[in-house]
Amino acid sequence: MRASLLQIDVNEDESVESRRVRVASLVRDQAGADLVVLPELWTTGAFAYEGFGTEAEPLEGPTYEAMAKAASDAGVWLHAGSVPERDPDGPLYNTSLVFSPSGDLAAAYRKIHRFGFDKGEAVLMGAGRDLVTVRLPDTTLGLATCYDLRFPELFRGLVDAGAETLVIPAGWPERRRAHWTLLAQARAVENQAYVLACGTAGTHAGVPQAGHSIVVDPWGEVLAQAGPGEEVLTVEFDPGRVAVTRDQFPALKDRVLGLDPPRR
Ligand SMILES: O=C(O)CCC(=O)C(=O)O
Repeated sequence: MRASLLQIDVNEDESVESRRVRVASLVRDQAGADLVVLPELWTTGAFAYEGFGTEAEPLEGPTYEAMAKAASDAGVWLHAGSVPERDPDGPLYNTSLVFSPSGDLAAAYRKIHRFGFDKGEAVLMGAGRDLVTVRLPDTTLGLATCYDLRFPELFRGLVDAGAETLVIPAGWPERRRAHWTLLAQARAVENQAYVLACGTAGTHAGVPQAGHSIVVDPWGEVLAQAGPGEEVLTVEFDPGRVAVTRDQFPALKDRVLGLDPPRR
């Protein structure tokens, strides 16, 4: 499979609409790839909290429309990163969209772990509850977003649901770049899965972004890593290696569930 991770520069000098047009064109340029991945909240910026309310879209809003068309024009599976979604009957959500090569919505995933503790996304958005996987011809994707990367139990749930390739759009800050790389490798090793983690470049809301999008194989080896700036990170990988790795080193089969709590 060939995957292209589009590490988009998200900064305030570019309007949301211009960035949407520019990103759609970049997606079209990836014709020939099997899978294209965009970052988290690349329209507004993951830390540009003030924009969440004003830029929030219904699920089938302008970003959905532009990305569905770009996916079908390029003939690729497109993980279109996430958008601030306005649920007409509920709160905002940080929602990832995956489109098939014909431009149909294959999946929507509402981020489960909201970042910000007592501010930002954690107070402005609702939390998703549902694990989401997407079957592609050669692999099954498991979806997670940014801060979710810190919660291994979510990924175990995805693996139990059949995930072989974990796709993680993010707007990860430069300040914690070491965690980004370490956690991406840890999730790959412990789940014996590919990890495709696509972040943003640039600075928005005063928060420099880490860039350094990364692709890790099921043995934990880094297949490719981007630099700090806007970049298209393209990688070829063999989805069959997930089954081979799990067969040759069957640690996932040795899981012990439902342990007893400590005795007092
Ligand atoms: O966990 C982190 O360090 C970054 C998380 C984050 O920026 C996010 O989820 O938007």
